[in-house]
Amino acid sequence: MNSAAPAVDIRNLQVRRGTTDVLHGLDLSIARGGVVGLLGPSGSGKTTLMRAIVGVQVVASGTVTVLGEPAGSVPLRHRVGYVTQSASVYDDLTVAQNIAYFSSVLGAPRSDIARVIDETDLTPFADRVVATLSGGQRSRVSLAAALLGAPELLVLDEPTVGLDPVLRVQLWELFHRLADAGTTLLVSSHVMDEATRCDRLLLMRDGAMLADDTPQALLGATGASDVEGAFLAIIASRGDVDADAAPPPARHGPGRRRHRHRRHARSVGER
Ligand SMILES: Nc1ncnc2c1ncn2[C@@H]1O[C@H](COP(=O)(O)OP(=O)(O)OP(=O)(O)O)[C@@H](O)[C@H]1O
Repeated sequence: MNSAAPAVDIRNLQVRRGTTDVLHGLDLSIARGGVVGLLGPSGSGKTTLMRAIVGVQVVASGTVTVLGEPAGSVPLRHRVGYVTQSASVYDDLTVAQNIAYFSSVLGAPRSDIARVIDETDLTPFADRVVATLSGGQRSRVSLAAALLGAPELLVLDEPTVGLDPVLRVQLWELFHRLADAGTTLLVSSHVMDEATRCDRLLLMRDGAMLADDTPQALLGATGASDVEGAFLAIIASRGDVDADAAPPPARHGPGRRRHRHRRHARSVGER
């Protein structure tokens, strides 16, 4: 294990999905520890980048090194946790049965089962069949599964979608507790007001990294009063002709399209 290596080191990453060139020569380095927010409009490539980091994305060229190892390699199996946007927990099992199942697959200590259920505030629902849970509760079952084995890097694709404000705050508190204990979290979101909860922000657009800085530095550099304004100011400063028309990262609202369930998938997924 190379504990001095960055959490993520990406060089010249190019990814094509279907007929779309999604990432075109992306470079990125993420130091260990802290909560890193990955923000950008729908379709900007956030999920594709996360898939490359966890090693489930076929890449055209470039290198993706995670915790000092090639992304997706066997030594990373227990060191990286991933929560996707689609369902993976078993509807016909209880919360505890789901977590016990994933625990045995991963070879995580039995004591982890109660720990991760508690950390995700699911103890009152431990014996409930997952099919009877709300969307937010189900998504926390996926998150609980990803916490098994205390991975050093957690990659969370929109973990707060569908959660009420109280749960979102609790989840962000959990992220920071994990980061304080040394975990690196990469968290994607459409919700710009969540950006200020991050230690560092990656702003993505059209498969490229527009900015990589602390929220405070981004606001200071652009003079914007919020991260959404900073995002638009950066687009405008780059002289994009469609800057005024550029859709800002969407905010959640009653009409927000997705209540997609997340999937705990340490090493599986579409290639
Ligand atoms: N399986 C696929 N086949 C072909 N193209 C795909 C596939 N998945 C995604 N894409 C395309 O890749 C681009 C990036 O998609 P990606 O899901 O990475 O974006 P995103 O920023 O995560 O979006 P969102 O916030 O809506 O989840 C989009 O143009 C999308 O249409």
